[in-house]
Parts: sequence; C-alpha cells; structure tokens
Amino acid sequence: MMVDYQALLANAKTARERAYTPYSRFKVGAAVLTASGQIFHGCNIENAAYPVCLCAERSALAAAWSAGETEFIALAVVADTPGPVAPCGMCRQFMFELAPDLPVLLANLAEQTQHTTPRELLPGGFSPESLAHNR
Ligand SMILES: O=c1ccn([C@H]2C[C@H](O)[C@@H](CO)O2)c(=O)[nH]1
Repeated sequence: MMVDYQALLANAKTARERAYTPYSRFKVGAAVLTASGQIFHGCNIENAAYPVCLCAERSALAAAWSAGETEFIALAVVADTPGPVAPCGMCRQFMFELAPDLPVLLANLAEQTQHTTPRELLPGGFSPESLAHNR
C-alpha cells in the first residue's frame, strides 16, 4: 500500500489538538494507517496521578487494535519540538511489541521529519522471544 505521509501527518496534527495536557501543556498527536486503509488517531491524555499519563503513540495503536485493526502500515507522531519528536521509552517498547518493523514518521509542527522503525528506536529491545525460555 502506498503511504501518503503528508495526509498521515495532517491526521496526527488534528489528533494533537485533542490532547488533554493540563499538567505538561505538551501536546502530542499520532495517527496510524492500518491494512484496511483506515486511519486511527491518538493523543496524549494526562492524569493528576502523573504516572497514569497515556502517550499519543500508545493511544493510537490501542484505538486501532481495539477496533480489530492489528496490521499496521505506518504511524506518524507529531509534537511542538525543536526537531522530530522523540517517543518515550515506554512507547518504544509498546510499538516494538506490536509492530517492530512499522514505518514510523516522527515530526514537529514545522514538519521537520525523521523516518524510523520501532526496531531502530529500541536496539536490543525486550521482545516476546525474550520470554520463550520461561514459558
Ligand atoms: O512521544 C511522546 C512523548 C511525550 N508524550 C506525552 C506524555 C506526556 O503527556 C507529555 C509530556 O511528557 O507528552 C507523548 O504522548 N508522546
């Protein structure tokens, strides 16, 4: 499937506007294109109990997965950062589990971009195979 990264990034920007960030004021948006051609949005949703905060990346992937869309084609993430946004460690692990080789577009509002994958973002990452000897 050909990926329209401009459109995916536009969707991520739209999702970013919906972020709930009373604590950090740092809004992040994500959009994931699935194999059926649908785009699912994600935004960060914060919580007065700070560790409960949900990031945009996990929000988008969870929305898609929950809708039965488990095959991902591409993911875009955007924030108001000096360069392309850097996903947090938890999101790197989350993406690595569900789609280690997913094309990921990281961007900022000025549309400085970086193409990467969860495998590249989390070298030597803990994976389902890591558990194999203990099952
Ligand atoms: O890639 C990232 C980085 C940070 N955040 C969120 C978590 C928190 O709500 C806020 C500040 O860390 O940004 C994301 O959603 N995605």
